[in-house]
Amino acid sequence: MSESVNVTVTGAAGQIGYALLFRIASGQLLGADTRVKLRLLEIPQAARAAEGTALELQDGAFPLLAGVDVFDDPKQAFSGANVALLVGARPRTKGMERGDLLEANGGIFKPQGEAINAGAAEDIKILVVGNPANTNALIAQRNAPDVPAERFTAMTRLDHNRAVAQLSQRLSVPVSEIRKVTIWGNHSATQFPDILHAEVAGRNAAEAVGDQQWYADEFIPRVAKRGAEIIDVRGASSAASAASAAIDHVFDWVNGTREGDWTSVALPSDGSYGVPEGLISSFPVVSRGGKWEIVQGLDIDAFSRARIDASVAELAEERTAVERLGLI
Ligand SMILES: NC(=O)c1ccc[n+]([C@@H]2O[C@H](COP(=O)([O-])OP(=O)(O)OC[C@H]3O[C@@H](n4cnc5c(N)ncnc54)[C@H](O)[C@@H]3O)[C@@H](O)[C@H]2O)c1
Ligand SMILES: O=C(O)C[C@H](O)C(=O)O
Repeated sequence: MSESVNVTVTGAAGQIGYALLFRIASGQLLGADTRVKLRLLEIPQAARAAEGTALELQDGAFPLLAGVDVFDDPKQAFSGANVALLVGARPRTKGMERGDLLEANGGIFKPQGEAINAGAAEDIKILVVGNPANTNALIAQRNAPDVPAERFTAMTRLDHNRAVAQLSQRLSVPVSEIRKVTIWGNHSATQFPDILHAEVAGRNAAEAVGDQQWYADEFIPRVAKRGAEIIDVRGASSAASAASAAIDHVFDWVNGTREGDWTSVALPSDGSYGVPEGLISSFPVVSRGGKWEIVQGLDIDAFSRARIDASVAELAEERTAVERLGLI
C-alpha cells in the first residue's frame, strides 16, 4: 500500500461535496491501492456542516481513508495538496447562464490560486468544477505562476458523459460501446458536443445515427443545455452526476484513459485546433503517464469549425471580463 495522497476538496459542505467525498474515501478517485487524506475547505459559516460530514466519513470506516481535516483558510487547506478539487462556488438557478456567475464566483479562485502556488505539493493536479468552470480555472492558474499551467483543468467530463449517454440511448447500444466523443470549448450552452469522430461498436457514430437534423437540432442542444434541464426538473443543479464526472476525470488523469478511446477535458490551450494559447478550452484528450495530451490531427469540417469558434469566442470574452475585474 502506497503513502497516502492529500486530496483537498473545496465546497465540502455543498451538494456536490456530499456526493463526492464518500466516493473518494471508498477509493474510486485514485484506485483501490491508494490511501487518501482529505482536506476539506469551506467558508467559516459552513465549516461546522463540513465537520459534520467529516464525522460521517469517520463512521464509514473506509479502509483507504487516512484522515479528514476541515479548514476555513485556503492556505492551510491547499498546503501539501497532491490533488485539488475546486468545487466550492455558487450554483446558478433557473433562468441564469453559467457565465452570469462570473462576478459572484470569480473572486473565490484568485486567493485559491495563490494558496495553491504557495503551498501545494510539487505534483499537484487541479480540477475546477465550480462555475463558470473554464474561466475560474483560468483565474486560479494565472494566480499560480510557479505551478505548471497544464496542471489546471476544468470539468467538461459531465458534458462528455451526457453526450455518451444520449448517443447510447438513441442507438440502443451500451455506453461501453461508445468511444471518441468530444466536447469542445466552454462548459456552457455554446459547447460543441462532437460525434463526427466518435465510434459505436467500431462504426462511425455520425453514420450510425444517419440523421443530421437530429444531431444538429436535438443532440447538440440537449447535451449543451442539460444543466438547465436538470435545474428545471430537479429544482437544483446537478450534484451526484457532477461528482461522478469529477471522479472519472481524476481517475483517468492518474490511471490513464482506455486504449482506443479518448475523453474531454478543458485545459490550457497550446494553440491546437486554432484555439488561442492559454484559454482553458475543452479538447479531445488522452492521459498517459499522469499527463493529458490533446489528440492531434482530427479533420474539422465547416459545421464543427463554426461551433468551436463560437465557444472559444465566448471564452475569450470571459477572459476579458475577468481581466477587467482585476482577477488575472
Ligand atoms: N463543471 C460542471 O460540470 C459542474 C456541474 C455541476 C455543478 N457545477 C458547479 O459546482 C459548484 C458547486 O455546486 P453545488 O451544487 O455543490 O453548490 P452548493 O451551493 O450546494 O455548494 C457550494 C459550497 O461551496 C461553498 N463555498 C462557497 N465559497 C467558498 C469558498 N470560497 N471556499 C470554499 N467553499 C466555498 C459553500 O459554502 C457551499 O457549501 C457550482 O458553481 C455549480 O454551478 C459544475
Ligand atoms: O448547469 C449548471 O449550472 C450546473 C452544471 O454546470 C451542469 O452542467 O449541470
